[in-house]
Amino acid sequence: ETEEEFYRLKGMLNGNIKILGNPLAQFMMLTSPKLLKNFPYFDKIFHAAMKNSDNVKEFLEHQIAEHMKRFSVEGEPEEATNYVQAFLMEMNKREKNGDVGDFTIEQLRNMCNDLWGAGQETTTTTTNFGILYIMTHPVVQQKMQAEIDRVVGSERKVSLNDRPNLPYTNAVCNETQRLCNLLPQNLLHRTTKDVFINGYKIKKGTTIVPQISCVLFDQKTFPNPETFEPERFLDDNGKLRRIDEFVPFSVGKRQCLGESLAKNELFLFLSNLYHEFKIRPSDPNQTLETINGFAAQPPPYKCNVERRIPIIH
Ligand code: HEM
Repeated sequence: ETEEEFYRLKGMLNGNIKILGNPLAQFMMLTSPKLLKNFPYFDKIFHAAMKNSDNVKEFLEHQIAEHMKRFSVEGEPEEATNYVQAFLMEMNKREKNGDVGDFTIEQLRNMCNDLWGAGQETTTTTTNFGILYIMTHPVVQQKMQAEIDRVVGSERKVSLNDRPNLPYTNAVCNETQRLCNLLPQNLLHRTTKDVFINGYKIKKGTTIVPQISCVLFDQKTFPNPETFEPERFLDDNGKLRRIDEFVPFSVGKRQCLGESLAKNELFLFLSNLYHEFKIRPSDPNQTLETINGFAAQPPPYKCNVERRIPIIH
């Protein structure tokens, strides 16, 4: 609702990302949180994570209650202008018909939690990495700007319709996602039956953590995996190359639900930002070293931003 509230929630989510990135927290999640929470040190991690989650829940419930209060004072708007309003309006409609179904406050709170935790935090952090990588690679920045200037010009913003015509810019977005390796450990999964892999038996009910990093940093598919090279996503004709091992959203039935939204956001934000501005790091020795956690974070950085085309309205 306000900038201050936005950063409060972001702080809470970041807190949990740090806690869950701790190897002991990972170990606890992989084995038995119920048992290990009774042991020294694990109990601290467990309670810190629970406290953070409770704070997030409380924050979201407060925001939802504020919306409901506004509804009761001002009445429902003719058309919803945000997700919470739309959900509450549907809930009220169903309530009048006697069956709310899944449209409950608890469901709304959990949806908001997912949209923030899985949706907002991931995309903004990846974008943040993108800004850093592009500004510290001036040749990439120039190539991307030249492509956008050629295809879009300087009198309008880049739109999603331009996406197929901007292969280099798409390659920059892909390489940003590959190198930042946002969710290095992926989410926990559990085998639903006995499985054999390379002669090893993994029993039914085993918790497993698919390692996205091993695939995104595989030398065979991505030579010099530690370097930022958007060209690896282009073929000899400069067209965008599909690489099956590019799996930042994981694979399978439970792969990320928000993939297309996230890719569109990343493309629109980075292309428009660098179309309008030339950005240089304030520190010529700016590090790219990632801060580890359940989700990776870019190192803090400062930059100089210079307008390169007139303001587009
Ligand atoms: C750069 C941005 C994003 C990345 C890198 C990312 C990555 C992932 C990954 C690796 C998973 C785990 C898949 C698995 O369990 O194997 C996941 C799950 C999920 N993501 Fe994303 N995600 C991003 C953005 C989003 C957005 C924008 C949304 C929604 C608006 C979203 C919603 C979800 C949901 C709901 C799941 C759980 C799916 C399920 O368990 O069935 N994500 N994401």
